[in-house]
Amino acid sequence: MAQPIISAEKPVKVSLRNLTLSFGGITALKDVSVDIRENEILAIIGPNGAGKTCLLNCLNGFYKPQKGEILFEGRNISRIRPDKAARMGLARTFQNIELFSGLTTLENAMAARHVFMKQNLLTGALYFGPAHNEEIRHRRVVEDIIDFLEIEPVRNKTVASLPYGMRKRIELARALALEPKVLLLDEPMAGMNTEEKEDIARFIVDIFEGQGESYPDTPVLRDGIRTIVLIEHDMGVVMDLADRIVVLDFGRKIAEGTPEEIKNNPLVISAYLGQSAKK
Ligand SMILES: Nc1ncnc2c1ncn2[C@@H]1O[C@H](COP(=O)(O)OP(=O)(O)OP(=O)(O)O)[C@@H](O)[C@H]1O
Repeated sequence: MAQPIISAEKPVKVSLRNLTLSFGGITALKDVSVDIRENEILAIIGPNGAGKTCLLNCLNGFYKPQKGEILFEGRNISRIRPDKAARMGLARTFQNIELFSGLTTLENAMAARHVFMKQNLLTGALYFGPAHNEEIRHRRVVEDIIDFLEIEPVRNKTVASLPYGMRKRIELARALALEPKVLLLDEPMAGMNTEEKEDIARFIVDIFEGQGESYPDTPVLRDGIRTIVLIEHDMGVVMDLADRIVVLDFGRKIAEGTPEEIKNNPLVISAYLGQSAKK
């Protein structure tokens, strides 16, 4: 009897196939293929200008690659709009914080929920019946996220008045409020001190693993987000958190593998040495 083929590989959640992205004469991504899998934290690393942020921008619809395709759960999303990507389950944070600085922590997180709000302007304005119930449900999710990320003390503070590290955390809250299936983090620890970095690293692991019955009514916290993509420059953090690493250099994928494999890869070492030689 034929033996069934058992694959040790984790199922693919998002597949980037042969992406090429150019701006005039600059090729930001050149024929890049990456599979992002379920049950993994995938780190994308590479020297400055390697194309890491461009890859995330293609993934959530900010940039449209000239060549190649992106499949999310098997569906082609290569030309999707960012709001539609968010609704489908792809949420991200930004390298340079992109919050509504005049709004409070709570308002910023609630703003993310508008993607899901079904009520129209009239019922929303009258604020009764379904609109009221919907608001309560959205608020419960957001309050759980605020509690989880320990930002309760600043929930009613205007974002502009808060220190940088706290604003980065609120950006994470806003991404979680979208209850994504895939979380894309663009340098979530940039500019932070060691203690702040450790806090964010712990949150990332907790988000990935899920918090079970601590948050029974908020599935994104209860069950976790089982696919996380992380762009990060701090190699210690990357080696600790990532299950797999993809390395870009000058818009090309030069390596892919476990932290151990990447650490010893001569192409990766020379890409990074090349960068420090230029400094
Ligand atoms: N909107 C744009 N217009 C023109 N060029 C762009 C644009 N966005 C990115 N680029 C260029 O594409 C290349 C890759 O940029 P990208 O921001 O993806 O790099 P990165 O790996 O994220 O770098 P860093 O680590 O410094 O953030 C760079 O040369 C950058 O200048």
